Amino acid sequence: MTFGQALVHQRVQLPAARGCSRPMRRSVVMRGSGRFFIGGNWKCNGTIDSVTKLVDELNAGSVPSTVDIVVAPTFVHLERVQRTLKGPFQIGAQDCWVSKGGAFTGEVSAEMLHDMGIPWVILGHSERRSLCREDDELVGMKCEYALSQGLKVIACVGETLEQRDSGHMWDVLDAQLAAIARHTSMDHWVDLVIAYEPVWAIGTGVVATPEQAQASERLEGPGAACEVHAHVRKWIAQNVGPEVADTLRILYGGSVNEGNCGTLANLEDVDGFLVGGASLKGPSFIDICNAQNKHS
Ligand SMILES: O=C(CO)COP(=O)(O)O
Repeated sequence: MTFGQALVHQRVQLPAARGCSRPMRRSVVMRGSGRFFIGGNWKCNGTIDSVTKLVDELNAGSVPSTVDIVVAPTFVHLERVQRTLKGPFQIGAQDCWVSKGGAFTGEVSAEMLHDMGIPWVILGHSERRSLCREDDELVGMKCEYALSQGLKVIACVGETLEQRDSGHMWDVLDAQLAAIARHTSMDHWVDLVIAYEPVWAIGTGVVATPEQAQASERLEGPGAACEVHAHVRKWIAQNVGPEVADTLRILYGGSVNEGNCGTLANLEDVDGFLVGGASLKGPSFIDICNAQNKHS
């Protein structure tokens, strides 16, 4: 039994998959979400000193007003960052519980984040999928519950190298997307972005140039991003709807840095990044926020 099935089995109170009874934040799919999006996932990093320094560096940086920028500190640093980080930076959490809070030791609920004024949450990161055994179904349920509580969601998908090399990549990605689509109410798609993060590119420095990608049998880095991002958009168009696919922002994550972000930002269907390691260095992250102005 998967974790998601186990929850259902235990009758954990979950929202209706579609047509959730809670009030929707917005009911119209806006086509205005064409703004580039940069997420900084700080993962399990930071001390009071390092977070203070990072926030100071971000506050001192110059970023375009045309880009949505969200940084996701740990839960314990959320309040401090919220208090000290200035606009246009927005804040996100790195996870939240799948249903209403209660007797779930160690968890943080979507209601709590919303109550605190935290607008975004990252869900389904590959590290949570692999290390915390979060399966597709659970991630899909988490997405809809968080959306139903007024949060905006960065939903992560991505294949491992083994899945890619064994020819299962498309099945894996489609199953991850299908679980998100199965649970997400039509009206909630406007508040969801998808982050494609190939597991083999996370923290590895493996980001090939498009030329390398072309020369390589296995598409890597930007080549993979182009190919997969186009696939994700097509899948969403066919299985959710063309309007949603048109406006959906698809981010690339995996070893994005100040050296490769210009090239990546120019790729078709890449609407932004989810950055790990480089988001912990203020000047690097500021540079990445300006990726669209770089000439590759
Ligand atoms: O996992 C990531 C962002 O969520 C990517 O991490 P890196 O940028 O360190 O490869």
